[in-house]
Amino acid sequence: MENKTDFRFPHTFILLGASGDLAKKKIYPTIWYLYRDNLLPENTKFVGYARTKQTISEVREKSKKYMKVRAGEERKFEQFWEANEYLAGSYDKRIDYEMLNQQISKFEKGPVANRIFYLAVPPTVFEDVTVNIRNACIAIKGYTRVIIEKPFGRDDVSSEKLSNHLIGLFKEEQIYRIDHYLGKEMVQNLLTTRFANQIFNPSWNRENIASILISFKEPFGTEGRGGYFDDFGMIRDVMQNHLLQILSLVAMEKPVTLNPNDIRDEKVKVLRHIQPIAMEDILVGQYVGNPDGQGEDALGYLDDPTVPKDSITPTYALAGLWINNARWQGVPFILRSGKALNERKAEVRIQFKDVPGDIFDGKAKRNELVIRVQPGEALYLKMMGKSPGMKFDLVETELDLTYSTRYRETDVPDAYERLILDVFTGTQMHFVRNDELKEAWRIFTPILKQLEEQRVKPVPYVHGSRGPPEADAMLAKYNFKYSGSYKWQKPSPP
Ligand SMILES: NC(=O)C1=CN([C@@H]2O[C@H](COP(=O)(O)OP(=O)(O)OC[C@H]3O[C@@H](n4cnc5c(N)ncnc54)[C@H](OP(=O)(O)O)[C@@H]3O)[C@@H](O)[C@H]2O)C=CC1
Ligand SMILES: O=C1O[C@H](COP(=O)(O)O)[C@@H](O)[C@H](O)[C@H]1O
Repeated sequence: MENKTDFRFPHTFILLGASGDLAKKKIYPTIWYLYRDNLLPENTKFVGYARTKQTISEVREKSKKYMKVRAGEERKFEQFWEANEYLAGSYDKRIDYEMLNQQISKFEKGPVANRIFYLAVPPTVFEDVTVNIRNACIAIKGYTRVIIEKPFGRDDVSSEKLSNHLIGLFKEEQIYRIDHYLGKEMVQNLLTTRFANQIFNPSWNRENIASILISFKEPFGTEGRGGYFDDFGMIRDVMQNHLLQILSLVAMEKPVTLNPNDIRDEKVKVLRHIQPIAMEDILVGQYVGNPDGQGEDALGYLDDPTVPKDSITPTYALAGLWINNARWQGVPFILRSGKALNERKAEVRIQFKDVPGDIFDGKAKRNELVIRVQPGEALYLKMMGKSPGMKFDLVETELDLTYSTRYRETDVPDAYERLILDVFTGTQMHFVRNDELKEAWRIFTPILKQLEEQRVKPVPYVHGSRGPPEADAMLAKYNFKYSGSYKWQKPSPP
């Protein structure tokens, strides 16, 4: 029963893996903020489920430091926890899920009641959990929606196996595959920037754009938690999902309507034009300790005790992707992601071609449209102007839309808040469809296999640096020009 999206009915949000890291750091805080802001159906209950035997008070205690409670919200916070229960049970025994079902049924008064299951569980128990939900916990009086977290497989084969497993249990409209980058303000803004502005649309093509760089940088390494990471690496962790999703929104054609399936149809279409990544189009790196660094900065990836000493897992990757269609043929899309770098940053840089027929003695620099996803959402267009005053000279300047100054009154919501609310309202626009996932693995699986089978050694880069020095040469090869002359006059917002 899928069409019962109505906030008057009772809803139960079931968090499987409620004892875990994601649950305490992200999901409990998120459902609290949604509850606090009265965004959820009034009659919503929350049930945490995991193997750990504990009480809801213990769950509350563990997530406390990640949940903000402002002055005056204390009563509401108590009410939130009163709406929460916790049940301990195994992931693989049907009988335990029957208990869970009984627990949920207690809340379900009236003719309609909906259930949302959030799977914050490791991939190893994923199949058991979904089968047991299907067999013992399906809503009888309303919809059942299932939110799943990456990793959606390790490669094309394992991902397809998982997809087939899910297809056997649920309909596509019941499955919400989270890519939390799709919940970020500036990622959602890509669609409006592109298709609600006549100025950008006509120049968004191979005639005008030289190259596009989509970056993710993190200033910390694995910090003793490299166990999971080592099995996946930077390409699977961020590039194959978050960065490729951004690429598809930057590159897709205009959808017929804003209907989620129309948008996802266009995303799939553009992905289908991308060839699997070739060996000459990838650079992988791994961080080493910084001899001048303090604490964690002094440590390399291989110093993490949870990482095998001979690991060749990339903690940095730069890849060039080519979209073989009429709009983009020949334009490099550069995806770049890394841990233990010099800063936290996620952004898209669209670099326009040099102005033809130069009359300014080579002084005109390229226009660059920068969409800064984080930190400090901003969109700025770097452009040339006349230097103000008596002189007739060129100066690099910008049209600047910085959210913290332009939208002072608006709090930008967290990605998870937006996405979990979308599940309650039943909109799949910002969730990954099965066929998108299939295309993503088609593009990345061959190169992942080659890197692993040939045991390609990642190039070293220093913890806290901008990444491997070789990466800048690669950017230049992809016609991405860094002039180093641009100066931002104002201090950057925090
Ligand atoms: N609204 C706002 O807040 C605005 C802020 N600004 C700020 O102004 C500053 C400069 O603007 P920005 O657009 O970054 O312009 P720049 O052209 O100066 O820098 C762009 C990026 O180039 C990269 N870079 C540095 N050295 C090299 C190199 N040798 N070769 C290739 N790439 C290199 C760096 O990123 P990486 O290490 O990732 O490669 C750098 O961030 C930034 O701090 C920005 O935040 C500017 C406009 C608006
Ligand atoms: O999915 C992931 O994303 C985080 C970064 O998320 P952000 O919202 O803080 O940018 C990354 O640290 C993690 O390794 C990866 O799995």
